[in-house]
Amino acid sequence: MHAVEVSGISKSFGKTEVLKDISFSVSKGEIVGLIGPSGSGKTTVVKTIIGMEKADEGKVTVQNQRMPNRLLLNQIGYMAQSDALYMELSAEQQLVFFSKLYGVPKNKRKQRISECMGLVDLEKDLSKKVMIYSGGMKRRLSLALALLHEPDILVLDEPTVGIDPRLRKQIWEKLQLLKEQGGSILVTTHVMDEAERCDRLVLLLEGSVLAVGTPQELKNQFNTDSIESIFLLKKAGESA
Ligand SMILES: Nc1ncnc2c1ncn2[C@@H]1O[C@H](COP(=O)(O)OP(=O)(O)OP(=O)(O)O)[C@@H](O)[C@H]1O
Repeated sequence: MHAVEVSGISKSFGKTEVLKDISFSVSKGEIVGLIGPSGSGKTTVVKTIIGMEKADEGKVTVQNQRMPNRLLLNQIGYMAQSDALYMELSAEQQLVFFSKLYGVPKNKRKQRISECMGLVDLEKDLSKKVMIYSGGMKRRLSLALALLHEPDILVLDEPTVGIDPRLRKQIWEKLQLLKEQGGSILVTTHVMDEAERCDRLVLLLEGSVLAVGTPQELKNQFNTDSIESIFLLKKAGESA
């Protein structure tokens, strides 16, 4: 059983088809990277998985159950590309609010909040209003929120944008650990050294899956030494 299975999803906005017959899966204990140029459809795929967008064709299942399904949302930690945060609340108020929403037991809340904020290096900023957080701090808080209820499945849309290299490394170590503990992680990224840390990659180009494989398999397949150059080769090939 796959943790997440995307089967033949297509989606149009008006007359523009932005996803064309996309299929891939994420297994238990696996980090899958969804990689592609800006506008290739990564966010739309992610939103379709969690049920924020509806596919015109195809289906998404999470732990063998068809999405959208509100009950399954408790098992998914979702981090959107644009931070969905309450500016007027302090980080702590926000974390408490979400821990209630996600059903984190009362006696575990404090510990979970402190663990998640520790991971993103924001423990000292707990009582500050989100309004005065920097862009990077908001990203980090969004990640802490996604991890709060210890979900089996993480769906992270560009989680490390605006995060400095030291913390990015720390976050990737945590993702690695979660995966080793049996978590399933789907992450979108533009950052190519992050792509290399994924177990498998789904390369997306103009709404279609260009290829799926481990970073090494893809480099072999396209006879190149970097994932980035696959897209460059493809673009050059198309215009030639
Ligand atoms: N609500 C919408 N209405 C109309 N078009 C949309 C909508 N959402 C996305 N699109 C279009 O769908 C295409 C894919 O967008 P999407 O945000 O999924 O790409 P992306 O790969 O995540 O890009 P980026 O890396 O820049 O975030 C783009 O052409 C975008 O303009």
